Amino acid sequence: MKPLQTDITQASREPRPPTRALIVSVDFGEPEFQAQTDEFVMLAKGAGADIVDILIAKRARPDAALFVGSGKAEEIALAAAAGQAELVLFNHNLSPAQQRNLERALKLRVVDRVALILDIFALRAHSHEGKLQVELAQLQHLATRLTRMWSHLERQRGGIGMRGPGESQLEMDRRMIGDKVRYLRERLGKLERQRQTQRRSRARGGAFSVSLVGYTNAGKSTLFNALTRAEVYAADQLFATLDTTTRRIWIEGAGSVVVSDTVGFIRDLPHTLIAAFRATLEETVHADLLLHVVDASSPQRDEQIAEVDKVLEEIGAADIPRILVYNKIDRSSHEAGAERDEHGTISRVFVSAIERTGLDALRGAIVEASQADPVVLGNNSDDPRFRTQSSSASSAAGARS
Ligand SMILES: Nc1nc2c(ncn2[C@@H]2O[C@H](COP(=O)(O)OP(=O)(O)OP(=O)(O)O)[C@@H](O)[C@H]2O)c(=O)[nH]1
Ligand SMILES: [Mg+2]
Repeated sequence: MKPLQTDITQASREPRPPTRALIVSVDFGEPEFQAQTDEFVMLAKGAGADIVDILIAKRARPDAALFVGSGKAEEIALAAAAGQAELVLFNHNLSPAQQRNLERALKLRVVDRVALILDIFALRAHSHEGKLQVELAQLQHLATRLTRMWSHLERQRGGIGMRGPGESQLEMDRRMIGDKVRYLRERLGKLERQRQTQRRSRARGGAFSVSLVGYTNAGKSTLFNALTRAEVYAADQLFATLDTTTRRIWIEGAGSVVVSDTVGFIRDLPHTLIAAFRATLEETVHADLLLHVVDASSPQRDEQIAEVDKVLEEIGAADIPRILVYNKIDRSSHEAGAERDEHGTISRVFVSAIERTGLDALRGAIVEASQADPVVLGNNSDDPRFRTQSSSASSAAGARS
């Protein structure tokens, strides 16, 4: 007999009925426009949208009030009505005013790119910590909208003499959001401290730590499973992974190695999300080596590499030794194996996580990195013990002269 579903949180985790959605994507002349629109369609499907139509507009710059022109807005309204859309998804980040004006003009709910990504994260978060992080990011996104909506109203009403119940409602909303944000931060802070303790005890064990990072859908989880024989969820969808999973493996020559699979990155990742996921990304920030997994078969792979580099910089992981792992070579023209840079250090490894080719070369690269970069010293590149042989030799020579 099936139990009755009375638990709301349980029910909200059930697959949602698809929402009929119209997509709007505006071409500002960037070369990546088509790829970015395709990616957005995949995000929309990942959030459970049933896409009724995709409208493309061309503009030099966004309209301040509506993002698109008023003629385009009418076209959107007609297409939405024809397709019986319940929702309009914008492949862009809208200002609170643009969102509000569009909702008024279209008489439909409008969701922008940040809100859509937050929605997918909410759908996919499984761990307690992951759920708290997403909730925090959502509240922060909402809070900026409430504040700005309020200042807009204030201007409109002229302030003095016009203050009424509307104001106190907004103030109450704001206070409640503020309280909740503080509460979530405290809880997350506690979890972060627990994590640090765990990491310290692992570090005492002297294991070399490796973190898999990369653009969403690059194949990080599949590679993690291939390396560790784990069974982490991997799927052809954006943001399949939200929680960091860590496994300890033994690699001959490197000894005990701690490997972490992490959340994927995406172009223009919302800042609120990066901030909220700081604790999860700590594993990455403190790793001894980053394996930057790249979808070698994607025409966008170079832009994706640049986006990941940008996020790594933002979270303070730019100085960690890094190896590019070109994955999915079964679908590209690369050969399995490793490639060295001009210093003789392995810089790129070519693998297929699915066909499990190139994994020995990858393990070899991890061994070399672990020998070049002793764990016990951490990964502080300012530490003189960390300089490469040649640079410490030349600085010693400089001191003598
Ligand atoms: N052809 C091919 N497909 C692969 C390979 N590795 C992974 N995939 C596929 O790529 C898709 C994404 O794989 P995941 O391992 O979930 O990717 P991820 O980087 O963990 O993605 P997120 O967790 O969403 O950021 C899945 O459909 C995998 O089956 C590979 O070597 N070759
Ligand atoms: Mg994954």
